[in-house]
Amino acid sequence: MDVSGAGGWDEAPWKKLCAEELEKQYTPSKWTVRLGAEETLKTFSQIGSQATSKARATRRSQLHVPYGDGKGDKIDIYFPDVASEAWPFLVFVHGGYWQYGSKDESAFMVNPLTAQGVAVVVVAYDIAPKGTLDQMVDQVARSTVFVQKRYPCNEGIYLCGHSAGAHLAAMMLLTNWTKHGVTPNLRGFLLISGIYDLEPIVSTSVNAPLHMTLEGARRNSPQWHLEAAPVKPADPACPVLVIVGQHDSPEFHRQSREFYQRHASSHFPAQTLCTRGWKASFEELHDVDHFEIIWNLTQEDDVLNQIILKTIFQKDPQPSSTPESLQS
Ligand SMILES: N[C@@H](CC(=O)c1ccccc1NC=O)C(=O)O
Repeated sequence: MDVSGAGGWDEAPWKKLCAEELEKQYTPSKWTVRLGAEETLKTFSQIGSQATSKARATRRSQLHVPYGDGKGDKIDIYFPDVASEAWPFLVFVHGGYWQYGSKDESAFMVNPLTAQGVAVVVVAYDIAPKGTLDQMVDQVARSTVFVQKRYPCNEGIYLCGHSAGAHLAAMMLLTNWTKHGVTPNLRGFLLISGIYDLEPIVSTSVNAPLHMTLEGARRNSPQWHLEAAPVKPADPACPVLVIVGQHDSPEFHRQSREFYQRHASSHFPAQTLCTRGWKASFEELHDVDHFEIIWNLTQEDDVLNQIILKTIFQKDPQPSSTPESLQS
């Protein structure tokens, strides 16, 4: 019985899909409109590698900086030209269904953002089969804490993740920072084409190297644990932007919309990010698929770059006469 009236567990729409359709819904490359699936995946990895080579060749950086004792506990840090440590930091968590991708091909946004005075951190974590979901969540928390401790004068840490990386970033909404000894100065979340309820994933081929149980999937589903998020975030103005591409699959759209809208549960009163005091917003980006939404970040004039810069620099809305342009 669905007592929440908000579409509870028994009503989960993905449960009505046959195995083949569920697999398709959770295969982003099957929904691209410009290039074929294989070519899209190849292009994604090529653009990511090129952007990373360019960032490493042209920006001041510190690469493979350890944030912990584990071999995979590494971040790359890319700096703006301004000689200061009081930068805002964008911490990027790459996607790849928790089983592929790396920081070494994920510096998409580094050149456009460092040019505007934002330090960019690209996080490595132990993908499956080496790492488990629980370990990856802990690694992202530790990397964020590391940035806070190394740059205590930061002008805010903005957590940005793509796809599986958006899931890992969203888990930081639920993190109890007390055991880490410091609460990061989180000023924004940018969750791009993410997955927030992992239960449907358990029934797809994505789970083969992950070995998630239903219990593990629920434990790591931010959609199911919004009641654990602080009622008031440390910074009440901390925005949570839930963003999805127009050509993401219907299931990816549903995941983003429902994460933004509500905590669908028959056991708890509906909890939304907004009712818990977070400044959440939802945006569908026009005419981009699951991969273009990220590879377009290599372009300075990309709409998502403008959204990111606006989130970082225009906290307080200016009078309406202020020009839209971010250049001052
Ligand atoms: N095997 C998937 C690839 C995929 O999902 C993916 C690839 C690169 C970056 C993010 C991805 N998705 C989620 O993390 C596909 O064919 O769409």
